[in-house]
Amino acid sequence: MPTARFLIGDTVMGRWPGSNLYYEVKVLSYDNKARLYTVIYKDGTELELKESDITSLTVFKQGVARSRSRSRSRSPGRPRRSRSRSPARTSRRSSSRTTDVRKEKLKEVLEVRLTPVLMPHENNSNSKHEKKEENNTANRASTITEEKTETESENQAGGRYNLRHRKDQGDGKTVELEQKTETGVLSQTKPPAAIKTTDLEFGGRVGVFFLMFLLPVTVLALLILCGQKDASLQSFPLELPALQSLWDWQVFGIVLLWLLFQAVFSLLPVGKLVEGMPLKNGKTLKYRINGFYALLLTAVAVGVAVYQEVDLSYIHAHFLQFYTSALLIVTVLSVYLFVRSRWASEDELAPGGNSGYIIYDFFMGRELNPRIKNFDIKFFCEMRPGLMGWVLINFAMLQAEMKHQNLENPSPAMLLVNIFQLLWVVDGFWHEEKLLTMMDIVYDGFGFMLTFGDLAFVPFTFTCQAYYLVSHPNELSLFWIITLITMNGVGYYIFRKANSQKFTFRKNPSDPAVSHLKTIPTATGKSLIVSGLWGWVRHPNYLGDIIMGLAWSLPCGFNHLIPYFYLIYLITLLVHRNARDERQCRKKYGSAWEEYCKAVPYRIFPGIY
Ligand SMILES: NC(=O)C1=CN([C@@H]2O[C@H](COP(=O)(O)OP(=O)(O)OC[C@H]3O[C@@H](n4cnc5c(N)ncnc54)[C@H](OP(=O)(O)O)[C@@H]3O)[C@@H](O)[C@H]2O)C=CC1
Ligand SMILES: CC(C)=CCC[C@@H](C)[C@H]1CC=C2C3=C(CC[C@@]21C)[C@@]1(C)CC[C@H](O)C(C)(C)[C@@H]1CC3
Repeated sequence: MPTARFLIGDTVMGRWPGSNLYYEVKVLSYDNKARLYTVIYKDGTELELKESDITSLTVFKQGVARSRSRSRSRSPGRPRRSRSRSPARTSRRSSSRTTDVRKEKLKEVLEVRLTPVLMPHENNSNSKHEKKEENNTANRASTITEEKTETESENQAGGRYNLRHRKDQGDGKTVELEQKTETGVLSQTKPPAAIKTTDLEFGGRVGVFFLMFLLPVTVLALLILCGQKDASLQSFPLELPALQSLWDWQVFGIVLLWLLFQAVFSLLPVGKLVEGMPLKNGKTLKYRINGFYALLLTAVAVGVAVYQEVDLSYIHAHFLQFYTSALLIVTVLSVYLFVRSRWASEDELAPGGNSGYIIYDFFMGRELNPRIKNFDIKFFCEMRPGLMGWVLINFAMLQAEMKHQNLENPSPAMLLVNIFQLLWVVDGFWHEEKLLTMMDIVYDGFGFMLTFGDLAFVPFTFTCQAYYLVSHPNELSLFWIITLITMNGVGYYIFRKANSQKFTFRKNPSDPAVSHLKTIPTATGKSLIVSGLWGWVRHPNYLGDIIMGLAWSLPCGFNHLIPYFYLIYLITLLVHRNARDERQCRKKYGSAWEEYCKAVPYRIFPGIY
């Protein structure tokens, strides 16, 4: 059994990842299994370090003194040129185009935050490490060739530094580390720290209990209203459907078949195999990225069906029954996920879904990456059946519109909604790999909330504009058509450019596509983009998404609020997501984040703080 050399609360010297610089740090905890110390730097940055990267203050001082006297006797009067790289210097290099004033200001900030000491006996040039330091997010979802279920990540025992933040598991929620002993001495025999969710979201147990009923009922109400002649909110409920009309076994069978086909497509050995982000236990999972091929296959299958005169407007006619079928599958799947999570090990649990309260954990999701052999249930549900279903349903609504309104061609409004949303979905599949670095995959558990979101909310509410247009035609003038196309184009440009810029920058800050951007260095070694779109507002990608959301709703006109449901949902979700992300970044980057907020005061909308 390994023994911890340092105690909780000890002040020691910790090496800064990727360099030979040592800083005074305090030991917060020790993970006996991974053999990693969680330490806190003076600026509040928490990192996990291996024992070999920590040294006691006394030993360190002796080492520095010895080395100084050696170097003095070796080359009297000729000071050795230090090639050291402090985190500030590392970042300064990547931010070479930051204005001088900013550089000086930041230098001051960083020098106050951390005072590095160079460990004298080692070689300083390690540009490989320097790069990894900056790339600790995006590049971990890397392409691989070998086919195994899991791999030991190189940073497990012997190799790399771990820049994960233990307390802030990345989602802004506080998790309790249950490893403290009464004396403060690190336990040598205890199992690795178990995490427990203490900061409950969505109003805690009571809140999620109500949400669990409110969400499905709201979607049902939306669908009923959307299908009604008078879709105004005041007229609800005009035509409440009979209970037995909400269920149809044939529809249920079609939904099951749809899921089965998509699951088979996702398992086809085409497309690259990539590694996800490192898990808590240091391992990584592999994912097959073949969503784009699956979309093409689905399009071919739908094309053949239409050619065979399959009437897709059946989906419109049975829309409520499709929804209730999806709801049943969501419920069964969530129960299955919750039950199977009982057998998941501690390090397979999501930091946000492990409160110990059944209802809460059922809603948030206990297990992070539930898998049946190579089949990753969360990754599959996040994109495949829902997003593809959305496109299929939109197309079915287009056919239903022509049928119901006796049109030879679909209306311009219906065409715009179909094309705009198809573009977004195609874009999503084209960049499927990037999903692996998003918080939904990396931090959130897979429970009722995401299952419902992916399998019911996405396909049945994101389609509400097309569903609405079937029975609420809206004429569009040429001016409006051009305006809407421009609006969607601008939104898409901002959304795509901002997301790609950030992804490329995280992968390789010196990539020519992003190397011209001004940046703010942070104490973690990563930098924050502070010019271009990311210098305009702090979440330009959200802004682009919202502009697109508006362009998707406006084709439905101004008669009712219902087609604006997606826009309202999106703004609510992104404002909440923004608050969550900012909390997380503030913890992660400390004063550098404050600096960024000062430089870029607007969150999502220019002019709105
Ligand atoms: N339509 C829908 O239903 C939804 C759509 N979306 C879309 O998905 C996309 C991704 O969104 P989401 O996953 O929430 O988060 P983001 O892609 O916005 O990522 C936020 C992270 O980016 C990094 N970051 C923040 N500011 C900077 C900066 N200035 N420079 C460099 N890095 C920075 C930080 O992580 P770090 O520093 O650790 O890299 C931060 O945690 C968005 O376009 C959003 O609109 C999202 C949710 C729902
Ligand atoms: C009300 C409720 C239960 C909401 C759940 C929200 C989820 C449906 C969405 C949260 C974030 C999402 C994202 C996508 C789909 C919807 C959910 C899961 C996404 C994968 C779609 C494809 C995009 O290109 C995307 C990768 C940007 C996007 C990421 C977020």
